[in-house]
Amino acid sequence: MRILLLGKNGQVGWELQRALAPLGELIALDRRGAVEEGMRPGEGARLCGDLTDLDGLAATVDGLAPDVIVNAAAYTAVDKAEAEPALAYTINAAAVDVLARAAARNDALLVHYSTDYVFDGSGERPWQEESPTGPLSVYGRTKLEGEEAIRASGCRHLIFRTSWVHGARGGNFARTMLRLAVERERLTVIADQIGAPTGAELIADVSAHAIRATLRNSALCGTYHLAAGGETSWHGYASFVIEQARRLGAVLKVEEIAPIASADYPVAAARPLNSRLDTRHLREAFGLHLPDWRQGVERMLREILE
Ligand SMILES: NC(=O)C1=CN([C@@H]2O[C@H](COP(=O)(O)OP(=O)(O)OC[C@H]3O[C@@H](n4cnc5c(N)ncnc54)[C@H](OP(=O)(O)O)[C@@H]3O)[C@@H](O)[C@H]2O)C=CC1
Ligand SMILES: Cc1cn([C@H]2C[C@H](O)[C@@H](COP(=O)(O)OP(=O)(O)O[C@H]3O[C@@H](C)C(=O)[C@@H](O)[C@H]3O)O2)c(=O)[nH]c1=O
Repeated sequence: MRILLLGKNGQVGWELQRALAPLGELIALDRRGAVEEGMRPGEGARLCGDLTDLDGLAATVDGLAPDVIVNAAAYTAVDKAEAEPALAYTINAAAVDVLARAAARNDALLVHYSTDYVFDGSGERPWQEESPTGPLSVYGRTKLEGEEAIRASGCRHLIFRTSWVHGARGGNFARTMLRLAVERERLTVIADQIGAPTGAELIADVSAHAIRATLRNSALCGTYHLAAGGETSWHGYASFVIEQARRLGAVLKVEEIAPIASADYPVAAARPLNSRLDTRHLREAFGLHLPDWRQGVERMLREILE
């Protein structure tokens, strides 16, 4: 079996390199692409991993004819996307449309990741897969358009909507908090946005498990919510990170982590207040348990700090 992985060096992509390796021949690309292995220098076919090169992307999939395409690449700079909507659209929607059509042509299974930011954040109940969407930001809107392109293409697919991703590799909220805690005595952190921090490691392991199962049974194709168990606010998340980091011996300047409202933290892109994702569909379809979010955060901190 041949697997094409795009975005190999992102938080999730990095963990997918590990988790997908035992499934088959893994061709992992970042935006710089690669020259096909086994060819002499100068003669290799160029593999394109750049999601802004739509023709290159389609030719790469057609040339490789993979059994599975896993797209972990995305435009994830939520505030910056407000100023770069065209680029965010190209990467998060147009390129995904190209991948979905290429997957359909090649009868490949397409695995893709989406976000809690496709929802408007109203209410307090966890969102289900079929709940109405209503993105508040360019990032959320372009990610939703990517999802819709996949569902419209008719390709076999797994779309995992996840939330608040962290990994030992790559930038994320926990790392930002650790950096700020070294520099400042007081942090102010939003306490009225609720969700579940989810480890890239967990996402990759669940993806590998689900790919195996779906290749045996295409009835499992579809959109799933994939988030760690439990819930917290960004403030609760930051407090846990600081407490655990101290326990692991980190020397931090911070003395106070003050809870604030979203309204008191002006940013370019609005974020949903309610980012809770109902994961029942995923757990039942694939027979999985999703551990509490604290477990993954603690593990990441050990990797970073020990
Ligand atoms: N991070 C989060 O909190 C959440 C993420 N998600 C989704 O999960 C998926 C994985 O996210 P995550 O691993 O955290 O993201 P990261 O931001 O860690 O990684 C994104 C990857 O995409 C790559 N990329 C960006 N632009 C291009 C391009 N033009 N061509 C090729 N590659 C490109 C980046 O490459 P480079 O390093 O070279 O820039 C990077 O490797 C995404 O679909 C994201 O939308 C969903 C919910 C939460
Ligand atoms: C740095 C900082 C952020 N915040 C707030 C701002 C924001 O509402 C929240 C998270 O900030 P960030 O900008 O780090 O996170 P953000 O980029 O919004 O994270 C999102 O990324 C995309 C890719 C997703 O798909 C989402 O699931 C989510 O993880 O914390 C504070 O309250 N205080 C602070 O000091």
